[in-house]
Amino acid sequence: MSHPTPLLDKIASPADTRGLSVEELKQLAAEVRAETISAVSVTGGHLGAGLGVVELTVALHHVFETPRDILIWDVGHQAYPHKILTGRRDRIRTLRQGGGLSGFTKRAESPYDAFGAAHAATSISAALGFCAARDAKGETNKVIAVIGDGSMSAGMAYEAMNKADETTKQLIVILNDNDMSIAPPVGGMSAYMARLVSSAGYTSLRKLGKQMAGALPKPLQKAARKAEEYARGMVTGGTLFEELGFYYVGPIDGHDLDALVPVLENVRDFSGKPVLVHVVTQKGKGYAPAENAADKYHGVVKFDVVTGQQVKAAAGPPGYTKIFAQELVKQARLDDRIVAITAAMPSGTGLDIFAKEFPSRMFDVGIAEQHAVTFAAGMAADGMKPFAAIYSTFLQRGYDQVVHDVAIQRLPVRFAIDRAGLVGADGPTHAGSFDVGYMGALPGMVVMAAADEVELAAMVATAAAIDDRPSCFRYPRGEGLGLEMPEISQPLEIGKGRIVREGTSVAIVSFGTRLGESLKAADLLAARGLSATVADARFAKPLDIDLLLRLAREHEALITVEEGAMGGFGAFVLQALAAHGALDRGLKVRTLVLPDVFQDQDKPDIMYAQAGLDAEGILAGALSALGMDNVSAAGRRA
Ligand SMILES: Cc1ncc(C[n+]2csc(CCOP(=O)(O)OP(=O)(O)O)c2C)c(N)n1
Ligand SMILES: CC(=O)[C@@H](O)[C@H](O)COP(=O)(O)O
Ligand SMILES: [Mg+2]
Repeated sequence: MSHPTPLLDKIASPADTRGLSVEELKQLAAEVRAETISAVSVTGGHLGAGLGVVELTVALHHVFETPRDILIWDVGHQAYPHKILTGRRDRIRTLRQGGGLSGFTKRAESPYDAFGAAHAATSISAALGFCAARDAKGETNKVIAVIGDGSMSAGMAYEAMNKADETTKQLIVILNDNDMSIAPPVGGMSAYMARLVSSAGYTSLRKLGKQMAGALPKPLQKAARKAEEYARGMVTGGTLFEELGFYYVGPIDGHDLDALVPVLENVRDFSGKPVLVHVVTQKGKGYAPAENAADKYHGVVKFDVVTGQQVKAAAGPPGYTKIFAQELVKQARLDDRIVAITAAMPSGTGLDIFAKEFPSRMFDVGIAEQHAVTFAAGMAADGMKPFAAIYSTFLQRGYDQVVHDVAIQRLPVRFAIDRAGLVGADGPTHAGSFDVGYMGALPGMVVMAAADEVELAAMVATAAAIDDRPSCFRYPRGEGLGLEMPEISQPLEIGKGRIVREGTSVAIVSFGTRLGESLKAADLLAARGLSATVADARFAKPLDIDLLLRLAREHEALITVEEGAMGGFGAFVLQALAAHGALDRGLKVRTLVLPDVFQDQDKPDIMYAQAGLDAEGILAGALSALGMDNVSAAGRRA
């Protein structure tokens, strides 16, 4: 470790911060910042958000009696400084690695992680739950939720604030406003917050601080007067938050510990109403390469601390996300009804590429997946061809909208389901495990999974052509295989799979990018004198029942392979085979799926091997079906 951290070295837990002076807290913050940068430079991860809340983290742990007082971080991607201060500094360089610390808050990891997170805008609801539990038990602890401005675009935040005044008087919401989401924030709420912090507001804040002091409950008067001294000010009244029943406090400079500490102390001692403290911070604060980056170093790979230069991966084939976006652009050139929708992930979904060519046909709705889905449904209902590009894990939040607004009305919304399957370092909260089951359960939905990038492009074309019902196609995080791409792709025949290799004794039916491992498993079987057919199902719905029945007839065993949880492709195949009587004659079947546990983060290859979904696992599944090996896939997983 290159930076000296004499004060931080003495902090074993937040209790050790409580006796520190504000000057010492400033030094501690500087050391925590240096330690965060140093740690993330070797692990990669979410850097900018954490750097923006270093002072806030130090101040919160200094002022509040954590973990007795409940501190809830929204998303949890900004919690690395919090982890450093709460007894996990010795493991901070294991962040996001296999067997290491999670990149988010996680209850199993520490009593200081009061509530686990990773998806946005859950913190206020959870905090209200803690308040209700506290009140029911007659306890007196404080409850604090820290939520970012980007996450404030999500409906859940408002559903929670709508009930805050009724259910509790002792809730503190810290609005951490860095005027950034992953991309620049969008929408009226973001503009509203910007107005609250605008210079016009500041001009009159000093006066307002004085005027409002008398109107505030006693403890807040002190803070309001202090505001004068900060030349920052404090204002209450008239804000949307006030209308919802909060005391609105701010905006205050979230990097100024002279301001933060007294304001938080006053807020801590106040119990009249829920309080919302509007804290203005800078994403990436205190690290020039982050401050100057367009994404403020939201998520980084390993980097050089001195230059900020991120380690360049060896040039590999284009990723699936890029292939999706490039094909969508090609299709959109041919059809001006094609539009694209993202929920705050323009670069993550590749739609920034689409937006370059078709700025007026790309819609970033903010962190608002539910709205994204119904918004797409509205466009489809009026004749457009919407592609809603949403990560598998985040589409979960819009599921009722998929059912109620899209599927029941049979509207041709196309769901581009990115990050399907295991995602690696982000761990179980971000794994795309469930979409095959939850999309495949819906009447009329066409469900596809790409085996490689050529297939993915063909599925984009297929979805563009399907105009009488909803459709979706899934593809993983990461690189494709480097296959040569056609100029433009043509639609696939709906509900038809393909045979990739012909064999005789066992049929391996793959759905998605496990096709490569399935082919390797076929090689391993061949080495044992067993001949395997390998098929790429392409569709989980409608299933290619003719293909499946043929495979069932012609093979002793049939193995399905997918990058998803139980209740997905394998379950659909089993059900179809049973319905057609194909299981009545002794066909041996194994459905290889993700294990029935939430797998912790690691490298995806390792996680797939643990899941029994690598070539060895598929081999084991096939041998177990054929009764030729005692090592079952389930056995390998245990
Ligand atoms: C439901 C959901 N949608 C999308 C995301 C992806 N995501 C993670 S952090 C983030 C930006 C959050 O912005 P903000 O709350 O302002 O926090 P900041 O990073 O600026 O500190 C997004 C879009 C998510 N985690 N959860
Ligand atoms: C915190 C969060 O939800 C995102 O930042 C996510 O980690 C991005 O994942 P990708 O790196 O796969 O885009
Ligand atoms: Mg933000």
